[in-house]
Amino acid sequence: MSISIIGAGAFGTALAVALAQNGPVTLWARDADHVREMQKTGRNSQRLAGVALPENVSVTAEIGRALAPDVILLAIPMQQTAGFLEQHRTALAGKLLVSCSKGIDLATLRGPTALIEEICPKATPAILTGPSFAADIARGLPTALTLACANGEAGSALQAQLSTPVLRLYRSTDPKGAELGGALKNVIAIAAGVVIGAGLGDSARAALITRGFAEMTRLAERFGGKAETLAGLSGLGDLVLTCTSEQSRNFRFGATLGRGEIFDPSITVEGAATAKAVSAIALKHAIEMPIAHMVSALVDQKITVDAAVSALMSRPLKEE
Ligand SMILES: NC(=O)C1=CN([C@@H]2O[C@H](COP(=O)(O)OP(=O)(O)OC[C@H]3O[C@@H](n4cnc5c(N)ncnc54)[C@H](O)[C@@H]3O)[C@@H](O)[C@H]2O)C=CC1
Ligand SMILES: O=C(CO)COP(=O)(O)O
Repeated sequence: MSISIIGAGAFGTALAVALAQNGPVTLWARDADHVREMQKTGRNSQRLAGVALPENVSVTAEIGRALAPDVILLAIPMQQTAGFLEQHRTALAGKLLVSCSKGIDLATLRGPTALIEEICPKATPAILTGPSFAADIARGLPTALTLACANGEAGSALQAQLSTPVLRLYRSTDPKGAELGGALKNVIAIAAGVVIGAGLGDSARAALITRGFAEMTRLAERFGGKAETLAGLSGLGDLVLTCTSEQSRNFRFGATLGRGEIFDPSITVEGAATAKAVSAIALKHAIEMPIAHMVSALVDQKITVDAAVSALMSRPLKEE
């Protein structure tokens, strides 16, 4: 069974390279010039430099071809997902739609699987998430991810189809917990970057990761996610990776904020919009999320780093 991947960014391209080991993959990009360049050079030098596309990756700008397979991976930024689903909702009916995006839609405050359920009710939503940098996957380094789908049978089929000898998928029937872990870890990673960029030290970062994990679990459980999902690859695993690696764009964005510098706006930083979404959700549902509120305020330049740190440190003393 062939699969297609929507979005030839770093992650969509890396997944295409990895999954080509299992069979033909169609990789769709909306920009015809970019597609022509990839077809001509056999590479995606704009997004994943230095990686050759295998023979059985077929790059196309024809959306009809991309939407023909039964299994479609969505690898576009979270804030673009609703628009894509709305535009193609008829063709997506009956498909297994695997979102690879990490975030919460700011306009609707929904995650990827809820957006799919709302906009494409005849599709089956799933989520592929966990600690994995595109460059690592494309180089064939060993990686373990969570494949979450509420439909156990569909989840098992996807697990088998999307695993490779170096890409090990663990199955879950908790898409809510899995997608919230992936979305929220980016917000905490921005905060971890701020801590390091501002020179506050590794001890402060460890405290932040731990309290950030408590926030992630608190919010996910409120919306039906399971604590054990948050403690797995899609939550804690990805949180640790993203808060400790310079490869992470969210971490680097935070570090830039911490140093008082400007980050390149063309780089995808999912945690920036998601921090605002999480802050809105937390206020609406009275969930204690102090770190997410601070990240949201920092992203909007409503607070300085010094003020954010003293606000977090001066909260009433409490039990852990
Ligand atoms: N890069 C990574 O290491 C990983 C990324 N992800 C997730 O994958 C998602 C995509 O990230 P990246 O590929 O890294 O971003 P990227 O910035 O490298 O690429 C995004 C791609 O999406 C395309 N795009 C944007 N809007 C679109 C639309 N409306 N229709 C079609 N294509 C559109 C852009 O042209 C670009 O090629 C994000 O949610 C990210 O969190 C997940 C795991 C790892
Ligand atoms: O999600 C990722 C790693 O699992 C990629 O993180 P960044 O989007 O911060 O680069």
